[in-house]
Amino acid sequence: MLILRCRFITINLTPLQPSHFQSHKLHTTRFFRTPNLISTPRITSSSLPTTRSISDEARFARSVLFIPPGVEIEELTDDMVLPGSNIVIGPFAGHSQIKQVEFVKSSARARDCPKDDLPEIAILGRSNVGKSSLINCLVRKKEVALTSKKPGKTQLINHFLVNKSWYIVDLPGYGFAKVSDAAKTDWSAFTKGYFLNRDTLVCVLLLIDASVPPQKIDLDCANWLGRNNVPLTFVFTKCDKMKAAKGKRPDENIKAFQQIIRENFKQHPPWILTSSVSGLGRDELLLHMSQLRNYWDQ
Ligand SMILES: Nc1nc2c(ncn2[C@@H]2O[C@H](COP(=O)(O)OP(=O)(O)OP(=O)(O)O)[C@@H](O)[C@H]2O)c(=O)[nH]1
Ligand SMILES: [Mg+2]
Repeated sequence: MLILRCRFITINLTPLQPSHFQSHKLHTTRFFRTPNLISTPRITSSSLPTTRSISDEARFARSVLFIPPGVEIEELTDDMVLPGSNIVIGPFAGHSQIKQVEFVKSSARARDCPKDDLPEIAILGRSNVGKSSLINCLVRKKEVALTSKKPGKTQLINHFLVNKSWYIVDLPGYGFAKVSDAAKTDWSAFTKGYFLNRDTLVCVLLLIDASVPPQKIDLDCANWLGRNNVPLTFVFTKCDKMKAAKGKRPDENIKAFQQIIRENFKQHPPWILTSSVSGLGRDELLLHMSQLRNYWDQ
């Protein structure tokens, strides 16, 4: 038995038991296909193992946790859940800090993307949701994600090589009102082609603006990814905005969004609260990304 020390916890690293994660991986190079849309009854709190140490409320909270490979639900403890998220950190979490990042290329189609088989994590979301800001915050640089002053203008897949071992991929924003219908259609075909054909795609970070109520276009996007078995993590952005300009507060918006997701998804995908202004969730998100990558690398 190995002991793995990560930033938050010490975990016993035992050999994996055969699990649906592993068997799934035999059929496809992807994993964490939690976003499958609902087709069978969801796990409920009552279907989870009970222990005397946790309350009903805690048990319900567990029913919407994202539990990665290598973690047995009976062994869960509160300190294994990343703060501000439903993400359990498992034995695959490891080195997560970004030491080096370089822009590699912009591609117009999936087949033009880098061909070196390194794992990649793509950033997706509505225009103005904070994609570029999040990338800059993750890599702690101001201008890494070449930002455009005209939102919605970028129509390319941008690859950034991190620590010479994996990619962050900046995708064009969707839902920008001033983009013509023709451009929107092109965007769809082009980005959908990327999701469906990119074998090295480990996970999509779908950014959701917490300062506005749930948006249909975000839910449509999440549902499309779910239907196509594209692994996704919801990243709520702008959580520092304690007061929304109009409407509800971020925590109420997030709750409303999660409620809809719970109704649509068989298992609740991972989600995490972030702010590129305060750095909230940054280290936690990087740790989660490390466990996704490390499992993919197995
Ligand atoms: N308060 C707050 N503002 C943010 C945060 N993240 C981004 N913003 C602001 O939101 C605006 C849009 O941010 P971008 O990072 O350019 O958004 P984007 O998703 O890259 O937009 P496009 O490139 O047009 O698709 C900017 O004015 C940012 O300063 C955040 O966490 N908190
Ligand atoms: Mg941008």
